[in-house]
Amino acid sequence: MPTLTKLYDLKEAGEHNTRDDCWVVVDGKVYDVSSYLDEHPGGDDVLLRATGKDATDEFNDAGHSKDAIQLMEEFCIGELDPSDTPEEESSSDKKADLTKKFRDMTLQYWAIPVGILGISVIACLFFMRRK
Ligand code: HEM
Repeated sequence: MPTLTKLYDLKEAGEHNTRDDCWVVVDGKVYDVSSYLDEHPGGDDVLLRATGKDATDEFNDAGHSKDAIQLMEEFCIGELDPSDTPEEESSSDKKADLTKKFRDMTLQYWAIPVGILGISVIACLFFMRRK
């Protein structure tokens, strides 16, 4: 059965970042906490600071009770659009990235010893000629 959940992207949710209109995103869900700002035991400032980003970590770090988690459902207005999340790097991109890293590393680890060896050989030849 199709769901009637409203989908938002993070940018859109982040535009609601004032005292009168404040949305937060926790665990992929979007909450309109405008009417709860003054009642929030953790303060209105934390909620206002949590706008415009995924506030799941901050929410979990505050150690919310089961009651708080139940209460927040009252403010849920929708979910984050899953198609809005940054795309996974394709495997060919990853391969190209690895090859580049390997090439850089090879250059980094070989260029110095080869340079020193080259200078030593030139110095050796120079002194041998002088004798
Ligand atoms: C709809 C969303 C939210 C609801 C309903 C809610 C509710 C509550 C409640 C009821 C408490 C009291 C303690 C408890 O019972 O757990 C609380 C405390 C707190 N909340 Fe929230 N909260 C919400 C979102 C957030 C977010 C997004 C953050 C952080 C960005 C946050 C940070 C805090 C902090 C720091 C405390 C104080 C913890 C303490 O005193 O130790 N809350 N919240």
